[in-house]
Amino acid sequence: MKNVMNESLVDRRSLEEVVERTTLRVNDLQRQKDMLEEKNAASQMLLDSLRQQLQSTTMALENEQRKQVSKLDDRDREHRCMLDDMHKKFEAELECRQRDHNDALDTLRRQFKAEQDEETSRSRRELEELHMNLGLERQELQLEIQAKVKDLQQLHSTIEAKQSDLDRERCTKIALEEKLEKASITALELGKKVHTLQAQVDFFQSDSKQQIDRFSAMETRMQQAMKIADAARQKLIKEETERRILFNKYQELKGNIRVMCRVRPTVGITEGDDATIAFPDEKTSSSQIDVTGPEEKSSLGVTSRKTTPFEFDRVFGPRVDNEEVFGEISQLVQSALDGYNVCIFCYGQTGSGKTYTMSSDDGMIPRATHMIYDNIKRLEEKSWTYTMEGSFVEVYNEELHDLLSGPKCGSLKESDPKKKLEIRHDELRKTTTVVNCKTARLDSTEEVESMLRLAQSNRSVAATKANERSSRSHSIFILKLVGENAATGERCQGTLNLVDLAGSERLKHSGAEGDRKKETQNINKSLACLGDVIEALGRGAPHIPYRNSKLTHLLQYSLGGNSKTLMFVMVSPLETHLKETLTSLRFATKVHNTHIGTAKSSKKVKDRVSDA
Ligand SMILES: Nc1ncnc2c1ncn2[C@@H]1O[C@H](COP(=O)(O)OP(=O)(O)OP(=O)(O)O)[C@@H](O)[C@H]1O
Repeated sequence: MKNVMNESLVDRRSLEEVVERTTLRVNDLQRQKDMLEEKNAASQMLLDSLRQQLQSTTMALENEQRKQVSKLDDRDREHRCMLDDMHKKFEAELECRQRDHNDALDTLRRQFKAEQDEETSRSRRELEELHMNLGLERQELQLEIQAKVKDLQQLHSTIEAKQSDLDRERCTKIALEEKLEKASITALELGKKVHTLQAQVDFFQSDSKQQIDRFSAMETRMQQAMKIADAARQKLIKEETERRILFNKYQELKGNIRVMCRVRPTVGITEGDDATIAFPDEKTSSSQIDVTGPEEKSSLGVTSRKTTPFEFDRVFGPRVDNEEVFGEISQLVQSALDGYNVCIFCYGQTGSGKTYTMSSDDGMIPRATHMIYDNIKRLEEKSWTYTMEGSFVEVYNEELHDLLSGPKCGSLKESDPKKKLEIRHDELRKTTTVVNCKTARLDSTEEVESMLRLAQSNRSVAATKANERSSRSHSIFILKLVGENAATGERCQGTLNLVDLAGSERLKHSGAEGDRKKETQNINKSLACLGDVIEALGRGAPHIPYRNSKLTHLLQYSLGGNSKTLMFVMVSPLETHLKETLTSLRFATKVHNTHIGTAKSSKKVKDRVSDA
């Protein structure tokens, strides 16, 4: 019990402690509550004062708002008045500006219209000019196209010519191969014959003495026959040498400069009236031509026409053909083969027949080369062998051009300074070389023909570019002939120059201008130089002015001492050409009256000449 009592006592004490602690806590909380109530009262007071402040501020604000609203209304009214004023002002200004603007616009519109009109008329003018230029350009282009078409046609014809050359070459090759085959068959047959003969010889040698005697008699007879044949051959060679000497003496007696006149026929009825030209000795010597000049008025007012006779080595009338003309000059061609320098000129105005005489299909150039080939073949029997080299040049505006390496061969001569042709003379051998000029070895007449065709096409290409250039330039066909005689050791070197001179019309008559005038001046100058050279040679002047023109410089060794010259003066039959005809005939008479010294052949014994 006691224990229970003790335990209850302990419990009571702990409960009292709890009560005490709780009482303390309650007191504490009471204090806190008081404090909080105090704070709450203070806060209530603050809240009340704040509420009062808010009320007064709200009232002040409301007052202020009212004031501001009335102020705003005032301002609004003011602004509206101002806006109305400004609006009126702006409208007035706008109206004013609009008027100004419309005025300015009208002025600008007027200006623009004027400018537009001016611009339109200028554009129209420019358009017309453009149209004109376009037309001109179109014409030029058409001309160019025509020229190109012509070039193309020429190229075609050259190609065709080349093709036919090729065909010919092929035929020649086949023929040669056939010949070779035949030759080898002949060689085989000859071998067989040699065998047979050898067998016969063996038989004769082995036969009786009678046969041996007969054989030796035959051999003696054969030796005699061979001696006779050899003597005949020597006689033939001697005779050929003598013939050459006599022939050239005969030529020298005829004079080393000869002048012949040829009058061409009228070609077609459109050419105009014929001049009065007579050939009084046509049936006998054919060396005179009488030309009746134009009408002249004397001081007494009487009109008359003067007939002037001209005499030359030969005069060919309009009915004479190229064959007959060549008959006269063939002797000179022979002289070139004999080692002389020969120069044949064709002189006369444009259209007088120079090209027809010199380079037409049956003209002097083809005839001369054919004759040379025939004679070379004939001379082979007399132990002569010849080589033939040809070149073809043109003198245009005092400049040399190669007609064998022109535009048709793919190289244009004028533009390349390295290809410029240069004349070089060998003073010692009296020979002329044209540096950079193509020289063709001519082993057949076909080669000559194709060379002439090439030269002609090159010449005509230039003609389309430079205004009928063929009649404004001198063309010179140079044929070098070198012959050697295996039996006598003789060697000869001759040159045949066939010259187609440019048209000789005088400047004052031709009325030429610009480039044409320059061409004519150059032609006249070079023809005058030719006359001067011939005249100086004729009177034996110490200085011959060869260098005054390209033509005479080139032909230096073919004019004068060691050469034979023939000049054809070509005459047109037309009345309109009468003045030029008389000028040409007077020039030719001057040349005809010149006597040039004796020509010498360049024949030498082979050993003394070293080949170039
Ligand atoms: N003997 C002739 N027989 C027939 N027709 C000829 C004769 N000579 C010239 N003709 C013709 O006369 C015209 C002019 O001749 P050609 O062209 O040879 O003159 P050209 O003097 O060489 O002229 P260019 O200086 O212009 O070259 C050509 O149509 C030509 O065929």
